[in-house]
Amino acid sequence: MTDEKKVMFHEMELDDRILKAISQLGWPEPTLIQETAIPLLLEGKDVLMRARTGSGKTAAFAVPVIQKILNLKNTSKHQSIRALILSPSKELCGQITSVIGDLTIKCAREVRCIDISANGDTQTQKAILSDKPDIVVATPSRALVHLKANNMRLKEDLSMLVVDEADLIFSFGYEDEIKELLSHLPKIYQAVLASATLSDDVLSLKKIVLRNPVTLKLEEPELAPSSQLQHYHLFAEEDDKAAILYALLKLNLVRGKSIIFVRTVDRCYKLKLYLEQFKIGSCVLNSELPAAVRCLSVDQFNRGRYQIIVASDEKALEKPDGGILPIEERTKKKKQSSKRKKDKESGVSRGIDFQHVSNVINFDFPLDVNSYVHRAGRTARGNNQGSVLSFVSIREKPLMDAVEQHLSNGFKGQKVLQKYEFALEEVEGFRYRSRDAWRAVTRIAVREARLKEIKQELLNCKKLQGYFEENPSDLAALRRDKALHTVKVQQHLAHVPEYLLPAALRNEDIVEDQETVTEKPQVKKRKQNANFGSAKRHKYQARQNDPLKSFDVKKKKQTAGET
Ligand SMILES: Nc1ncnc2c1ncn2[C@@H]1O[C@H](COP(=O)(O)OP(=O)(O)OP(=O)(O)O)[C@@H](O)[C@H]1O
Repeated sequence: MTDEKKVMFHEMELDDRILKAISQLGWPEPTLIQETAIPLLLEGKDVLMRARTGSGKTAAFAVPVIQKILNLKNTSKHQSIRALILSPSKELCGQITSVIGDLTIKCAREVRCIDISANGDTQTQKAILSDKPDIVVATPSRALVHLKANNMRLKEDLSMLVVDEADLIFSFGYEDEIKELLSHLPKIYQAVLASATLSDDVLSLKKIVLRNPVTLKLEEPELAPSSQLQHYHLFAEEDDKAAILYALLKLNLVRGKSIIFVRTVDRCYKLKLYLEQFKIGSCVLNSELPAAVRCLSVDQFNRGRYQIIVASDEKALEKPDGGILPIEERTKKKKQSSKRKKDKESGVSRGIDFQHVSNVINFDFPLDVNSYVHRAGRTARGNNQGSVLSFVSIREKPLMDAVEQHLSNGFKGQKVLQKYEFALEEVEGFRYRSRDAWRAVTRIAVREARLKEIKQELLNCKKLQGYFEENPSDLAALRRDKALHTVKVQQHLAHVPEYLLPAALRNEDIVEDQETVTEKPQVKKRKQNANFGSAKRHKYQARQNDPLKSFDVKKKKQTAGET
């Protein structure tokens, strides 16, 4: 494939309306998986596509689905559901629908797609399904509910079945649903499985869903190459991790949009409340938030309302003292939690297309290699640049070694995780402030923050509006509680006085409100390698004269003046 000429979108015999939509999306050429899979799917083959996370698998199946529907519409006026796309979580279903929306922007009247993954009102969904949209996107359980209720019939006319994130389907506990669902499909249809890994679960699914498939297992590392995605690590224990994060963000050494991963849901709130004290805004994302709130967080982050999202992707894998459970117990707990309904349709690091993420920061190191890969895959998506910075405590070191070994195998033995030099002693003042702020976020403060969020949800819940009208005193009580603050924000902490800065940065322009910072990727990349250590201090001095840097500072001042 590498020696052959690249096949471009316009050479794939795609409808003009699809080509226009692709051009509007600004995709100059197909990614490798798109280049390989689209022609095979247009030929009508069943395909199992395994390609790394962020490699554009969604469009690789969505484009042929849309093309096939347009072809069918040319030959028949009969309206029916032609494609069923299954994905394990509501967020992922929403994302797929949004990509299809973008790709059908020029043929929205001809190709209609609906997402029925939300546990909303079944009657409303039934009404929408009775219009027979061309494409239905759903979680397996939601699709089955409607199939069993006869709200959608696929036996006669379905021509394509797609199962996205196939490796998660079984681990989310959908095995039985998938098997039952297949009995509602016609004898002949084209099927596609998309997955970032070829696990045993995917191979089992392949046996029951695909017929004589072509298996596309792209010979590429699981993550983007080092020219696109850099990995850094630094050793630090708990208190220091917090101080370093504060310094990195306040000194603009990490810029652009960042996802900060922590181990547990409580730690999401702990970190959010900690950063809040320095006026560093963030939103949280975890599997215990209601789906609507999770979607809102991702949406607000993608639209730039927040520069930082604090996410937890591991569930209940912590010992009560904050330590990490041994591997066997983790596996047991994971199995138990994957069976729990509330976890079933949520996933944070898996598959979510956070857009234009410059940095992934592992505040807590992920508990296994897969988790590292999926977290890292949230940046450097498509053709974008990105970096991963992992904070590693002594007890997390074996986990990091396992990741290093695994990744370096994929990159011909090259060392992948580079050391990020950071001399904490040069920002001692940050450390003092940080220690107080970190301790101020007590367990009670975290619990209250979570409670506050639930109350907020209750207040926003449409279904409860009627109840509140009849019980105004309950509403008043909730409103009173809403004002409850969890950690007192001290205004002076938002500001970084000159004396706190390391000598090398005294003349730097420190931005006080992280929510407004945006930066050119080149500048960010250069800064990521920045080092506070005296041996490399001259690099900082050199940067003072850098035209790109001064342009950026000016631009920032202008923006601040405009707002
Ligand atoms: N041909 C292309 N050129 C540039 N960007 C693209 C192209 N195709 C897709 N993208 C972008 O790449 C990003 C990742 O795409 P997508 O979410 O489909 O990846 P994926 O392989 O499904 O990842 P995951 O396995 O994590 O779900 C998206 O932001 C998308 O807009």
